[in-house]
Amino acid sequence: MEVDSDANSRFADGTRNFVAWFQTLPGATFRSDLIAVEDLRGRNAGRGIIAKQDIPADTVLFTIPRTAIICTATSALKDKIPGIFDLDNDDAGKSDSGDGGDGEATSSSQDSWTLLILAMIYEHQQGDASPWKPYLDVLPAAFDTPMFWSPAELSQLQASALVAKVGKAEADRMIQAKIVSVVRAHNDVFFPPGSAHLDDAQLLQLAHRMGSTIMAYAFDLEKDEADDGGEGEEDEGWVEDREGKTMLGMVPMADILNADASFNAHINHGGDALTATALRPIRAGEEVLNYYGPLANGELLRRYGYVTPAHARYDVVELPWALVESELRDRVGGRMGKEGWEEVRQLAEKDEEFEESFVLERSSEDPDSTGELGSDAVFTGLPDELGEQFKTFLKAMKKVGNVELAVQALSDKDTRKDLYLRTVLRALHAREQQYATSLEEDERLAGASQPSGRERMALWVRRGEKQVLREAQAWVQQAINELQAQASTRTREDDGPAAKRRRM
Ligand SMILES: C[S@@+](CC[C@H](N)C(=O)[O-])C[C@H]1O[C@@H](n2cnc3c(N)ncnc32)[C@H](O)[C@@H]1O
Repeated sequence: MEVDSDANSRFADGTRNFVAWFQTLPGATFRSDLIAVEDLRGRNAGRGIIAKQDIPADTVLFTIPRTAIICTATSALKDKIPGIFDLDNDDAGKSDSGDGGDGEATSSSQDSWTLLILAMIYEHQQGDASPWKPYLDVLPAAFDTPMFWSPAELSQLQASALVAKVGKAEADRMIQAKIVSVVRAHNDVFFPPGSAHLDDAQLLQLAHRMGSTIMAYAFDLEKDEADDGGEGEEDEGWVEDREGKTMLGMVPMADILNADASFNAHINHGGDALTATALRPIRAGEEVLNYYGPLANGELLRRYGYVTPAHARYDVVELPWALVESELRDRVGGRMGKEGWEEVRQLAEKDEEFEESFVLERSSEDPDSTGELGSDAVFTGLPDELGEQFKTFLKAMKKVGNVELAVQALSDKDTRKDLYLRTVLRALHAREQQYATSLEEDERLAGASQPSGRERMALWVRRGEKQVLREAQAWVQQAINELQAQASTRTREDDGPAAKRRRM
């Protein structure tokens, strides 16, 4: 009990110190008469910003001077080890790290993502000496992104393609090559006197924490939105000048805003400062919400560690080509044999556009300029690329030859379309079977046991994917029915005059 109240008061102190620190920043503004940073842990949303009174549209809620952003241009790390910040130098990192032992420039060369991880580790290690200390204190130390889930928790995602995207091993490799190597080569910079030394396992953990923080909190720093004509002018070092990419930065206060698919605030990127503005009237007690984009709940979970009902409209499901191919083979590839089929696959794979899997999604209108969503998202068709790949495959089958009559007859467009739709329908059904529970069981689980935390989020992701699969199947079935109806109308029309002729 006491532990809880201690934790609560630490949380409240963290918020107070952060807001007070923010207000002292030169050039910062914060409408404390209109908004407050509040404890939203009761609804699993950490801290967030709530309207204290009714706020009219277009009100500026707070302003963040660019000098307050943590990025490679502002962190003192760039003066301590300038070599690694030279992104145009392909040997960056390797040459500066001084070890250069493996002679492999690309494995240790940096990008804006890895440099920000290094800058965040540096600032963290500075402790009280970091100008961002009160801000760093309110950033999370633990995450709900699947990167940190146990195998048992991950298994709740069942057949979701998200499981393959977690990428823990890949992240470990990147951290070893680009973060640990640099920190170890500059222990004096990263471990100032008085700071605790970290062993490799602790450093790996800290790098993961900073990587996850950046993933969920950092902003792509755009150029001034009003400055449209300035293309080509790479000024002030705010814009990473390679390939027109923007610079990543941690933006205090802007990242205290939570976000949803329906939102009411926007961060404008100005020349000297970023401003948070109300997009529409916000009522007292309402949460001020930003927008992360039209993300499926699976992607929201992967990047940010949460899901919301409003993001379900953007849910997607992946249909592996292997399932379509296997159904096609069952239908028409019977006489081709293993080798013939292998030949077909090799031919088809020569196509540059060949895809291993296809994303099925609904059509959805963008939110309007005030952040509100309009009509429901609807499944309106299979991806064109899937149809193209199916055609490529049929052509390859004809070339290889020795196929059943069904394929020989494929010169007829409707027969081909019918074969396509029926094959995909069966593949969609097979895809649904890959999940350990049915959509109906998931609905029941969501209603009856009302799971919480990671279990709830996994349930939402897999249920959302199954819903898209069901809608896709209904759409394909409808397309088959329409094709059949057209065919029987044509048959009747063909029969009509012929019958008359016979009578004559
Ligand atoms: C940019 S931060 C927002 C501030 C954050 N709530 C905090 O306490 O630091 C993004 C993180 O906030 C949480 N978050 C954002 N929007 C949310 C929402 N609508 N519901 C629940 N959590 C949300 C997620 O954990 C996400 O990774």
